[in-house]
Amino acid sequence: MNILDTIVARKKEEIAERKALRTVADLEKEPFFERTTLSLSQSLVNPERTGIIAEFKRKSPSKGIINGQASVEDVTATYARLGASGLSVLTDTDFFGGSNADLLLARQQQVPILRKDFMVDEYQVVEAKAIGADVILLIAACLTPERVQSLAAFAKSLKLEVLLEIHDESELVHICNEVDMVGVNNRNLKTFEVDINTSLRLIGKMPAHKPAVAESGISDPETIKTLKQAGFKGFLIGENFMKQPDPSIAFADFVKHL
Ligand SMILES: O=C(O)c1ccccc1NCC(=O)[C@H](O)[C@H](O)COP(=O)(O)O
Repeated sequence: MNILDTIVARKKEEIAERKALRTVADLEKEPFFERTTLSLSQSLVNPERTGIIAEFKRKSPSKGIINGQASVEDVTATYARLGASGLSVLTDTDFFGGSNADLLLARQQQVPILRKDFMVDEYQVVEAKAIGADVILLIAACLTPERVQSLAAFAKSLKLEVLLEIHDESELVHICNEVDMVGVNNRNLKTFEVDINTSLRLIGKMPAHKPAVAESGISDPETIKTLKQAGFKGFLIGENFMKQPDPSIAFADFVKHL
């Protein structure tokens, strides 16, 4: 089993546990469920923002513990104040050390928030809306093209945007009208190696009318310049900031060089 299969198998167990504790009707009564969502796809093309989707990530399967002590409230406040186009908050606990509580704390910021999790069930989409997310992630490697389309259509019915993540050419067939943005993950999930050339290789094969997002392994402002020239509008960055004792300082220093 590769890591994605392991994560998704655990995710399915977790969803069953959550459904038993809180029904969809319960989630629909949450105050944020009726909230008007913010658009990440628009924020990415706003020239006053950086294009960075800054991620709050405590640990990962590839790196183990990245930052065990950073405050989600403080770090996301700095990310938003210094020009992040969006925030990405890991809500998976077992593999990434995140939680729904983290996203609720980040929700104090008035920038679009991506619920970063492994979405395979409509229940998680309802939950994303209930905790204040604006965008969900759909990972092509975990879903058939038909499931991408149906989960994305369901998300749109709740006024959530959808970022579809692909890893290679074979996953281009997952792109459908219902997704708002297409991300290319530079991390090979079998070897965990990151290679920015994955983004540069795929951009020419992606639809020009959907903002393209380069994901993973970005650690140098020069790389953002290269990716922008190639056509990318969004840059999902986690570890580069989170591995520093104070991710806020790392973010502030990075954006000075853009
Ligand atoms: O980060 C991992 O180790 C990982 C392993 C298995 C599935 C997904 C994984 N990462 C999720 C992400 O997409 C990244 O958190 C995101 O793109 C930011 O990447 P980075 O800037 O390299 O932290």
